[in-house]
Amino acid sequence: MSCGCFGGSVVKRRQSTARATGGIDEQLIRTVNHFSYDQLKLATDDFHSSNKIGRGGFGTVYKGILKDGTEVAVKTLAAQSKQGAHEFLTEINTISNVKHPNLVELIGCCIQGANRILVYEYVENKSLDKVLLDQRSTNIQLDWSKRSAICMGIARGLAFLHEELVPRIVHRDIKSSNILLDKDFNPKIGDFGLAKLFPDNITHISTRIAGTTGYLAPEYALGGQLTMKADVYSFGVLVLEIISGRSSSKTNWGGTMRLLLEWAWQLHEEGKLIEFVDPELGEFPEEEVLRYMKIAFFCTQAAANRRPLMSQVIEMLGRNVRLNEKELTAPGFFQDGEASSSKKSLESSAATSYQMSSVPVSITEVIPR
Ligand SMILES: Nc1ncnc2c1ncn2[C@@H]1O[C@H](COP(=O)(O)OP(=O)(O)OP(=O)(O)O)[C@@H](O)[C@H]1O
Repeated sequence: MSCGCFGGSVVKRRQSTARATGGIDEQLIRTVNHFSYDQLKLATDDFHSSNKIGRGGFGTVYKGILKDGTEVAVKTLAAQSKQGAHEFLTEINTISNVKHPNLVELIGCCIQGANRILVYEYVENKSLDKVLLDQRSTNIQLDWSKRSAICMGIARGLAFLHEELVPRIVHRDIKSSNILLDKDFNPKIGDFGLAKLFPDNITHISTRIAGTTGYLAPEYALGGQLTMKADVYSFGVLVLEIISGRSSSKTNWGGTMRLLLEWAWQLHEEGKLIEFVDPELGEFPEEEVLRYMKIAFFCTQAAANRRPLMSQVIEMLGRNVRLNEKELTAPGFFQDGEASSSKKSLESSAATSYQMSSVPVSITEVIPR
């Protein structure tokens, strides 16, 4: 049995013409590590319920131990799931043979009879939504140093997908339940079942809308215009969840029907942003936390071409920079089929072809130490 056997470092600037067409690459399937059903049956003790670690839209997930001692997560596709069958191939098509410390590694798959199973590296510390939104029952305290490192790790994973791979990958479903935390709370982006490949010369595509409300960029939710900036928007929402310890899937924040982002923006306009911070956070560096929130606002601006690239977000998070707030424009919201703010800029953003270079360069200025 081969496992974890790809070796080498991060795969960068990979080339594949078949991938570039967005089609499923038969040849690629052959290069993926294949497990037999019996190997996975053995690894999971016959898919024993005591090894069950979760259940998602795709099917049930089990913990398994391979013959060589490697711990794995074994994701079984529920029978009859057409959507799942598509996501199964999309996962293989997008992230097989791609390695990065902030991406959940796909170790291999099993295609045998009716069985469709994906095998991933096992990530110890549950998903971010569970740890963040249910800190008491998980007994895990996420202090600021962990939370800021989680933001940075996710940003690095996204920058890698958007800017270092060929073709580039837009994840399309960045949300806290798709971020897993390893034993050191290093975040790993998982669940590439909705991902789209972007060849170098393509800046946007029109596509069927998929993803999770609350995280959806308005130009994508309303017009199906997909660019990397849709992931940047979702990342901004995720940062707000990480800072506030509150879920973006609820819509009753601030004592009325309001999205998390809407509430955060309102507090910003009232100069009361500090009220947004998670009461469970403990001590925190106020200036830095507020800076992270403003970075989230830059990421969630209504006009997609005003949002930074993920590499710029990494700079903004990591360096002691003062954000040029004059460049900041209102966020775009999508709720129940309608954009609730900034309709004008939204319409113009949906009509724009986004270029990597069209991002304002003056978002930040370095503060001399
Ligand atoms: N590689 C992994 N290592 C450890 N646990 C995992 C791994 N992958 C998934 N899990 C666990 O299984 C659960 C279900 O994961 P899955 O990706 O199938 O669904 P989801 O992302 O929670 O939901 P949905 O499919 O609706 O987006 C996760 O919440 C997590 O607890």
